[in-house]
Amino acid sequence: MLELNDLSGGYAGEDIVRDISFKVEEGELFGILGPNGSGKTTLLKIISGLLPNSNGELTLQGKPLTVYSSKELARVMAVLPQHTEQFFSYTVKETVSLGRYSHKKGLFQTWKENDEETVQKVMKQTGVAEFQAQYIHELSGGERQRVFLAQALAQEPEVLLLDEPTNHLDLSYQKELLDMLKKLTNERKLTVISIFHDLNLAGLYCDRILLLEKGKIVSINKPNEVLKEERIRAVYKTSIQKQYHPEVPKPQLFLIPEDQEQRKVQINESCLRITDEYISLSSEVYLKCMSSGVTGSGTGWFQTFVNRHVPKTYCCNNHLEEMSGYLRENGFDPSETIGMMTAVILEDVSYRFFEEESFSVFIVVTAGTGNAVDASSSRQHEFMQVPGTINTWVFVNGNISEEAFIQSIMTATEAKVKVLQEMNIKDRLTDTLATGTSTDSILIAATQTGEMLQYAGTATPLGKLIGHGVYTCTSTALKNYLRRGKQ
Ligand SMILES: Nc1ncnc2c1ncn2[C@@H]1O[C@H](COP(=O)(O)OP(=O)(O)OP(=O)(O)O)[C@@H](O)[C@H]1O
Repeated sequence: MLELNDLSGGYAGEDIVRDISFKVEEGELFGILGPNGSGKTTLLKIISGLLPNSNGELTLQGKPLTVYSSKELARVMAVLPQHTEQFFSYTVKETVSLGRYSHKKGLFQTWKENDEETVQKVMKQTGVAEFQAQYIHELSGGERQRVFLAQALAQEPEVLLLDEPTNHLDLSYQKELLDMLKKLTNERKLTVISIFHDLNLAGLYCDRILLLEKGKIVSINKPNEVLKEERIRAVYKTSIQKQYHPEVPKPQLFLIPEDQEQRKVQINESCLRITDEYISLSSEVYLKCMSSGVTGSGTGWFQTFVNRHVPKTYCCNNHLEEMSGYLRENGFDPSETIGMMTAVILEDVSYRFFEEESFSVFIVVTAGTGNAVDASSSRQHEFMQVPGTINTWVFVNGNISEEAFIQSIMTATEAKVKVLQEMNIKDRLTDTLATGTSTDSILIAATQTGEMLQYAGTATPLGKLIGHGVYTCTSTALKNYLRRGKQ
């Protein structure tokens, strides 16, 4: 559709962009990224024919751009520049209608039915139809931006060039605009070439991205390849971290602000509160967590942790909703709380603080084995989700990596299984040694301050402390539970 070969160009004889070669295919959403002044707008101006190239070739649909008359070019290509100067005395509809000009022949132009249809359609698509009779100087920056986009779409182009189209748009219109462009590229095979400042929007929506630095191509590839942590740090000279979007397999980059060091706190017994109804732990700062709680499951940052006692007969169709209601009634915000349930008498909880030279862990375990299961033969069970559970909380006063979070779960689980084996806890159905209960929950929470602890396997200092700590607390909690059962 569009091809650049060794293209250079700039202003007043000075090249700003140099040796640029790439192809954009029909129906692609192609992003141009780069720091301020890297030459994005200059490149877009050359592609649109607004600025001549000093070197190289530029072809559109196989023909050099220079052979197109301006009207011919406007029928194939529409441009939405970065700062569109408003034409003050036009209404929205009149402004959008100007987009139809390239489709008119001769001096006396007639307004046809399909012109009206196209204008109405694009005004609807861009959400400006409702104020079509208003003057554009009466609109907000974002509304005006959408009007000019509608004007570009009214040209019914095959290639749409956009310079930061989401500039001025609020969150929902950013999404709507990009969803719309994506749809047009998929359904109408519109080719979109767009400058982005927001790397995350580019990562979410672009098929491919070109990254410019000082007028030259640094990388041109799929978003995941271009948006590599090291590369973006080097090109933008800033501290970022890359992670995947939680819902779609697209890269997202997070800025790491300076002077936002976590305040140093220690999680220990003084943060714990035990009542007949629940055990809660409150931290003065947010802790980075990985958990299988009823509320707050997965990874996130939390300050409040609740292990709630429920009767053995507890049965509920929607335990998340029920638990959220319970938390709210008791003054906890369910969206900010990791909440678990247990039928165990909470007095039988076991908790202890374990310390090494540069880090420590605080462990809290409630243990019941009413639902004890041998995981290797759990297929034989038809489970009723009744609470008879081992809930394990591991608080690390230290800074732990993602892999250490996962290894902490493994190490804690291994220590728990060891206790069940030693205490000869059996799966009642299979009469084999149990490895857990069917409703066990775990929480690993870390203050993320102090020395970096990269690993938590059983051979590492952190793993050793967690293994020993979970083993000790689970043993005590289970003994308490079994003793109560005998009484
Ligand atoms: N009309 C002009 N005449 C001369 N130099 C210009 C002109 N427009 C831009 N430049 C220079 O070209 C360089 C690249 O500018 P350009 O606008 O292409 O960068 P950009 O990547 O789009 O930047 P931004 O992210 O800030 O919009 C800058 O150093 C700029 O000063």
